[in-house]
Amino acid sequence: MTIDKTTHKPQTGKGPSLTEQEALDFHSRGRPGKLEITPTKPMATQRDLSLAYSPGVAVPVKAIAEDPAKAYDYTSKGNMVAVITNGTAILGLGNLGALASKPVMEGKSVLFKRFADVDSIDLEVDTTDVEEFINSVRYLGPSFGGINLEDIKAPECFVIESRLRELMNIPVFHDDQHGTAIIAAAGMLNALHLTGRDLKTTKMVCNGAGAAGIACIELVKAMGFASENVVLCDTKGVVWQGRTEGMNQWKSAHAVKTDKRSLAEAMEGADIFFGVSAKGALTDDMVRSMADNPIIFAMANPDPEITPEEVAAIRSDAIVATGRSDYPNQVNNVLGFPYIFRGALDVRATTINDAMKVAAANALAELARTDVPDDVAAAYQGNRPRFGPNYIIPVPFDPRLLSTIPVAVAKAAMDSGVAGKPIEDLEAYARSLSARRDPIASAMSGINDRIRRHTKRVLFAEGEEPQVIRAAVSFANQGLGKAILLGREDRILETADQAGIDLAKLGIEITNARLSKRTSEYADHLYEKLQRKGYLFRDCQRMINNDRNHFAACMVAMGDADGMVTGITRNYATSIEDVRRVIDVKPGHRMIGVSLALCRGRTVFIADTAVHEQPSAEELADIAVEAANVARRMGYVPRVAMLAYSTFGHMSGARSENIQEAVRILEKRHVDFEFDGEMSAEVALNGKLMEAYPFTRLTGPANVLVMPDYHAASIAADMLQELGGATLIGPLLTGLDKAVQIVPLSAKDSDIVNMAAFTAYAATN
Ligand SMILES: NC(=O)C1=CN([C@@H]2O[C@H](COP(=O)(O)OP(=O)(O)OC[C@H]3O[C@@H](n4cnc5c(N)ncnc54)[C@H](OP(=O)(O)O)[C@@H]3O)[C@@H](O)[C@H]2O)C=CC1
Ligand SMILES: CC(=O)C(=O)O
Ligand SMILES: [Mg+2]
Repeated sequence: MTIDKTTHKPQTGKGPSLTEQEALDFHSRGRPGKLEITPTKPMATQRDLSLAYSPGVAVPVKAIAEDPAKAYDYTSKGNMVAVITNGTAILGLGNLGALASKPVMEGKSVLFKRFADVDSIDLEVDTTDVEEFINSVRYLGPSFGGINLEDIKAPECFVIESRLRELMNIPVFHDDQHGTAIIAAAGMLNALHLTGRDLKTTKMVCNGAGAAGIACIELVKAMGFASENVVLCDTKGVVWQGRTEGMNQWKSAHAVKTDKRSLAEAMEGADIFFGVSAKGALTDDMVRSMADNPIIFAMANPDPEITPEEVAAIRSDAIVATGRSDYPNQVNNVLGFPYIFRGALDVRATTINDAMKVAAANALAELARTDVPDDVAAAYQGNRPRFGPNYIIPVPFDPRLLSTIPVAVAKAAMDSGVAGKPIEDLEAYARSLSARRDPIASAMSGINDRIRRHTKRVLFAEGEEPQVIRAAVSFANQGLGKAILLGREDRILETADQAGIDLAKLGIEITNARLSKRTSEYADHLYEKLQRKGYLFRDCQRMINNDRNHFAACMVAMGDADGMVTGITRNYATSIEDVRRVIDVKPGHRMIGVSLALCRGRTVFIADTAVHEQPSAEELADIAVEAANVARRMGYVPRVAMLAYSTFGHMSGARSENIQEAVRILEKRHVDFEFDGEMSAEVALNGKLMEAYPFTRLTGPANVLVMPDYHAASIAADMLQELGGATLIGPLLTGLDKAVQIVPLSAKDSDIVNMAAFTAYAATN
């Protein structure tokens, strides 16, 4: 974003605008800067102190002295990367010194954490002397799992990186060189694909012969570009064979035999422009002189060599990328370094070699060619990108980056023999990566593991809806079970086709209710259930023929599917009514809704968030039993709190008595889980406050919260999500005789996949 000092309005760009003051406020607000360090172990008691510090700490010290590899077990080393600079090439702003570079370096550290859960600290080294810099870094090896060098100018960066790589036994990676080259190469592969070019005959001009420029052309040549087709330029123009001014050995290695001397001359007929130089370096005339369908990557930061608007004003056949997030096609090393280090750290790679870089570039390129899930579409304000000239590279907020790029890097490290601790099961590794960033993925991992082993057929009742089709594809792709889409075949295939999805290849079945041979049996089944409830046979036939929920529920009831998911085209209450006409409550059970709230490492189950508006004492007791069952099925030992505004009779009111009665009912039933109440939420959740009630049956903070009514349950869940930052799953419907889940109208494809997984899971029990 260009910031105009006078008007405080952005001059160019299509994304959110920002002013200088906003940027300063962002950095100064609250605790200054963007980083803080938080402990991972409790430090509340004398005992904690004795363990964490003297005398306890001496034990891991001795263990590491005996076996250095133990540092990965007892310290943060294995997940810690230092971002180190001397501030000599801060973005495209030049040499503004070590201190001024700190906001960028803090930013890189934050991105490491945000995108790949790599812990990172920035170190600004105040010297431009190469030897001094090397000596400052070389002895830091024991502290870190890797070193990310950043914004160090060429040619010094080449010497610094190669010397440190020799001196240190952990990965040393100059992000501006290799990170940039990897991302640019990935975008370029896709742009070549779209324009039907062969890299062996494609002509490229790279403007900027510094850290980024040299690395970019080295990588594209390693990928197959002919040396004579790659012209390098710098502030003095073309780097030609025989030139002496402003040269160094790294530029010389790429000097070409040519009569061309200026960038303008080099650009005539060029297929690709890579800009890693400075703002405005590419002119309109140069763009005009390029070949048809030119590929223009103007990557200088914060302002590119030319803006996409400027290119669009000259010609319409260009594919344009920049380093910025406010234009399509952001070619920026943020897509690389977090994930490359994640993969390297996880296999304890001793280095990041070419095989790992090429693997990362290919994985990135491939990711952009696959269908985009709702989570990514959300990053585009709902405009779902499709592989094409305006979407050649994934966006930084694409959650799939974390589960794909590190896997490719780790595999390449293992295959090329630099992995100190190889990973045996890469699929399990990919799943664990998803869980790192996504608390839902973590909560789902046990469930998903089970349903992968016991294949169930899950029917997606609203099979013509695009997000349902994507969910079914993701469900099948992840091996979570067999997906069946209910709907008209031509509609479903057309929608799938538009998204580039081949349903047949994934074994996804389509059931068209209108053509089904089972409709009369389903109508009979429904009539049997409804004949004494005022329905004629004709009504039942109509429901089966015209209503997907009734048809789907009959399929499940009659064993043609193991479970169903519905809800995005009809409100929750209507969907429940539809399903309930066909499927009964399981004998001895009660149908309720349970929501899971995942908040700061804690999981609580909240009930009833779907069915009983004002439950009686008996119903509250049933809700407690059903919710405890859900918690137990998900691997938790239930501790149920019957919540109220009062605690054990203090501040008691009419509703509190209802809850006290529910507790007495649970006592009489001799249920096999811990429960107590009535109690306030703060007593239920806070072990210290609970100590004031030594008679309570709960042995620790509650993890199942039974709310006095639907209003309280729904409000509490929503507030946890909006104010507490909790991730919510559900409500999960439980207590029915068959596996059915209903998603909210606003459900994304990933929500539907999770509900489908719960459906399959319930069907395995
Ligand atoms: N999008 C991304 O992910 C990334 C973008 N970049 C951007 O690339 C640019 C260069 O960074 P980096 O390689 O680290 O810096 P360096 O200082 O190492 O190199 C800069 C190079 O650019 C050349 N240059 C500067 N101005 C011009 C100009 N007007 N015309 C032609 N060449 C010019 C310099 O020429 P000379 O050798 O003659 O001095 C030098 O070769 C920056 O704008 C940076 O923000 C960098 C890394 C990642
Ligand atoms: C993105 C980056 O690292 C740079 O512009 O220097
Ligand atoms: Mg940089």
